[in-house]
Amino acid sequence: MDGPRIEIVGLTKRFGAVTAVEDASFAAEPGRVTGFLGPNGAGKSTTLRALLGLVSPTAGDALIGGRRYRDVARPATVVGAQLEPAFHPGRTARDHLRTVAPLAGKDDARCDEALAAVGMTEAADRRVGGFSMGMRQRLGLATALLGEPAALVLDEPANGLDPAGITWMRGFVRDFAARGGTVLLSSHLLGEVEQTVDDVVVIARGRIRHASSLSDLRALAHPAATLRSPDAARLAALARDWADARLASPTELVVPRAGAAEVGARAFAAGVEVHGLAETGETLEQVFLRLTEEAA
Ligand SMILES: Nc1ncnc2c1ncn2[C@@H]1O[C@H](COP(=O)(O)OP(=O)(O)OP(=O)(O)O)[C@@H](O)[C@H]1O
Repeated sequence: MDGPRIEIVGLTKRFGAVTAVEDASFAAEPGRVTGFLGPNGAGKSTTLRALLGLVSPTAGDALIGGRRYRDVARPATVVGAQLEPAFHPGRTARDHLRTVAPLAGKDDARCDEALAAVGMTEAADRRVGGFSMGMRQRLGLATALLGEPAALVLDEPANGLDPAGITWMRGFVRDFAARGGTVLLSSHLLGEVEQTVDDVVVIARGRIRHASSLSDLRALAHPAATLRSPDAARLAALARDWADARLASPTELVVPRAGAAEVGARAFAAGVEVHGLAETGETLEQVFLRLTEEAA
């Protein structure tokens, strides 16, 4: 499989007074899984919708294999998309695919192949109305696969999946990329896709904050010291008074670029009862949070 390169070039999208995406540029490469990460409302869906020709950019471009979606001949054979899955509840899984297949230029046999590819052969004749979120996600993926595309664009594919579903989805997209396909998937939780993605693009408030391989993102983790205390009130007061410190939870204070001695001394001076103090690094999730919170 020869996946196309996906490229977002200086993309801006405004809805009236709201700037959903501002001058965003990044790429998703073939043979790799790219995670598009950011908090709710960051501009992920708008970017993916621009890529799929569902919203028109205010400025810039979103390209698949060097072309805009609307200029791609038979787009379903080039890129498979899963945005919010919407299905007619009275239709069976197979009927749903048979309704969509002609748009991808495919026949009924391909519908059964797509169902098999997502492990839904057994559920083919069940009505979608009775499906769990996980089964809806699988059917959405089967729909994306109908045209045998070499690129997949998936909006929050792990949403609503149980741990077994997440493991399955991870295996699926990893295998797709290993066969040369391009995968761009969004999530608001880095932890959810950490074991799935090769590359990471972080967006917050419409702006790209970071784009690199996952390992380069890991290298951004600052050393830190973490202090545990049962005294949530005093810990919160200490966090308020100490600009660098952050509460990771009500009983856990993380101070980037600080050593145990410094944190211990501050805690002692503030009368905080210490139950644990360790020199750690930021977790990947903390790096991600920091990048999304930093000013543009
Ligand atoms: N059609 C629209 N009209 C007006 N504002 C919109 C429209 N679509 C998105 N927005 C706004 O643009 C911003 C970005 O939204 P978007 O859905 O792209 O974010 P997101 O990162 O996908 O978030 P979520 O994870 O919550 O879906 C938000 O402030 C949103 O309210």
